[in-house]
Order: sequence, then structure tokens, then C-alpha cells
Amino acid sequence: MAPMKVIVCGGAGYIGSHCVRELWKLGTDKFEIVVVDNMSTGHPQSIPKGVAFEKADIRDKASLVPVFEKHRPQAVFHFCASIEVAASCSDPLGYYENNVTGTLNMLEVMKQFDVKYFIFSSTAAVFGVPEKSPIEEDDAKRPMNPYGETKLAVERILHWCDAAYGIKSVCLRYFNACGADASGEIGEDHAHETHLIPLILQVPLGKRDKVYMFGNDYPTPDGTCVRDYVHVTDLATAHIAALEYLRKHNTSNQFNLGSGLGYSVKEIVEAARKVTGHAIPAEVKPRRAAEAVLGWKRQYTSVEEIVRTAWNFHQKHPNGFH
Ligand SMILES: NC(=O)c1ccc[n+]([C@@H]2O[C@H](COP(=O)([O-])OP(=O)(O)OC[C@H]3O[C@@H](n4cnc5c(N)ncnc54)[C@H](O)[C@@H]3O)[C@@H](O)[C@H]2O)c1
Ligand SMILES: O=c1ccn([C@@H]2O[C@H](COP(=O)(O)OP(=O)(O)O[C@H]3O[C@H](CO)[C@H](O)[C@H](O)[C@H]3O)[C@@H](O)[C@H]2O)c(=O)[nH]1
Repeated sequence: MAPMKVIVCGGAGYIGSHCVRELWKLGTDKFEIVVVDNMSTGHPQSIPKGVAFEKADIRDKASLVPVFEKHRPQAVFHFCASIEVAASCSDPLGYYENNVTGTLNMLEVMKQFDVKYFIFSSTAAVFGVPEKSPIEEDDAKRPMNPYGETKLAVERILHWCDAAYGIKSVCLRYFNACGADASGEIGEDHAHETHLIPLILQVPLGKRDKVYMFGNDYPTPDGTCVRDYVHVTDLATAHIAALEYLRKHNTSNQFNLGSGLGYSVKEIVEAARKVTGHAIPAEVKPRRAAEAVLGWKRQYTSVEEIVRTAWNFHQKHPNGFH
């Protein structure tokens, strides 16, 4: 059988490059891969030698057309997006433009070239604050930020693109992607890093003194926030399984991709201490949401300062206000 031609859009980024790697490992007789990326956050070093690369921006439909004309893909893996929750709150229009308008452009070009399979990087952020755990596919979707909204919008668009044009899609809602390819050759390298594990590892690398743990007032056993961390190679192989699923069943679907296990921030810091043999100092800071969304910063960060202000008041008012 001839190899299947696939476009991996955002294939120079963290998760996309791991998908490219898994496709590439299967051999050129199975997949002919074309990476499409505008390199806004991607890295050329993450693309294996011999894999085709086309620089294009999904916000510019005209830049996609020649790529489809030249390569005639049969499927698109769509990883490219703007991915930071806090940035989506300060620039919602930019996030809608890249994640929604950009994806609309991609779907229009797919329609034009009669490409039938689309595998979409969605996110657990479409659920917002979950009502129960584990979160299941059909649970209520109430995104809490523009980032999650843009991903849910695309999920809805895909539903109608299937009905109208027969574009079959699988939406994969990842929980927290982490880890790196076993070779150590590719991994997570975001210029503006916000993700917990790479930030923790900057401490033993000597790039920062300590890590901050955002919030210790969560209703969890140790008070720090619990997330579901899933390895990036497992996410990558899930994409290939999703494509096989589409080829076999020709039916659209949505899947939550997590490990099914929750780990707290403290547990992740502890795991990093074990792996690296470094003490990794960690300090509790308020929950990130308040800082990112309200622009709120704590003025009083040490318990002595807090007690001092109380002592000041009680000394001045030993009997209270009376
Ligand atoms: N990292 C996570 O924990 C996580 C969790 C859930 C979902 N996701 C989703 O997975 C996907 C990949 O995330 P990632 O962590 O690999 O991010 P990333 O920033 O490393 O990769 C995104 C890639 O897309 C490219 N890109 C961005 N905008 C583009 C545009 N307009 N045109 C062409 N290329 C463009 C970037 O250059 C980059 O190579 C995203 O859609 C993200 O929303 C990520
Ligand atoms: O320096 C840090 C960084 C993070 N955290 C905490 O660590 C946990 C994980 O945070 P990340 O920033 O690594 O990941 P998020 O869960 O915030 O978000 C990730 O997963 C979401 C899906 O659940 C979205 O898809 C999003 O794109 C992706 O970044 C959170 O409790 C966060 O508060 C810290 O305590 N200190």
C-alpha cells in the first residue's frame, strides 16, 4: 500500500514534534510527513532530517493553498495554536484569531482539496472546573478562559463540518502534557515557559533558585493543586491511533486523554527531587488565577510580617476597639 500523506500543522512544537517522531519511526512506507509551522514557538531542530517542512501561517489562508497543492495530503494533524491560559485572558482577540480563524482557514483549504481526516489538539480546559473526577467525555463543557473557549469553539465547528462536508475528525482533549522522547533529542522548550515540570527542572539546572507552588488551599490531601499528567509520547501515539480509527470507522469522535491519575504540585516537586537528586527549594505562592486574572499581588509574603501588623494593632488596641 502507498504511504499515507499527512500534514502535521504545528509539528515543530512540543507535542507536534513528538507526533512527527512517532509517525517517522513507523517508516516512509507508512507515512509521508509534511510539517507545516510558522515557527512562532516551534524549533527547526525538533524536525527529523528528511521530513518535509513548509513554512506557513494558518492565519493566512493563501500561504496554506500551495502547500496542499504541492503535497496533496490525506489527513491533517492540527497542533498549532496559542496555548497560554493567562495570555488568552489579556489578548482574547489574538487567541480567537489564531485558534479559531486560523483553524477555519485550515478547514476551508481541506474542503477545497477534499481532505477528509482531521485530528485536533483540544484540551481538558474545555471542561472548566470539573464537577467530578475523573472527567468523562460527555461532562458539561464550561471553559473558564478564552483559551478553553477557542478550543471548544473549534470542537463545535468540527461537528458541523462533518455534517456538511464529511470532514471526519477526532478531538483529543489532553490533560497536562509532560515528559520528553526517550532519546532526549526533543522535548519541551517554550521561550515563555509556564508549565510546572520544566519550571521545576530549571532549579537543578541552575537557572532559577526555587520553584513556586501556586496555592496550598485546594481541597486536596496536601492542599496543592492536583492535575492529570500524561506523557507526550503517549499523546503522540494516541494521535496515530486516532487516525487509524478514522480510516477504519470513518466516524468523528472526541476523547479525553489523561493518565486517569491525579498528582499534586507537591508530589511533582518531590518526584523531581528524587529524579535529579537536587533539594529543589519550593515556596508557596497564592493561586495563579488570582495573580494572572486580577493582576493581584500579595504585599505580605512572610508570616512574621503578617504577625507584626497584627501585633501593631493589638498593642495599640489591647482591649480591642473599646
Ligand atoms: N502543552 C499542554 O499541556 C497542552 C495541553 C492541552 C492541549 N494542548 C494543545 O496542544 C497543541 C500543541 O501544544 P504545544 O504545547 O506543543 O505548543 P507549542 O507552542 O510547543 O506548539 C505549537 C506549534 O504551533 C506553531 N504555530 C502556532 N501558531 C501558528 C500559526 N498561526 N501558523 C502555523 N503554526 C503555528 C508554533 O510555531 C509551534 O511550533 C496546542 O493546540 C495546545 O493548545 C497542549
Ligand atoms: O510555577 C508553577 C507552574 C505551575 N504550577 C501549578 O502546577 C499545575 C500545572 O500547571 P501548568 O501550567 O503546568 O498547566 P495547567 O494545568 O495550568 O495548563 C495545562 O493544561 C491545560 C489542560 O488541563 C491546558 O491545556 C493548558 O494549555 C496547559 O498549559 C497547576 O496547578 C499550577 O497552578 C505551580 O504551582 N507553579
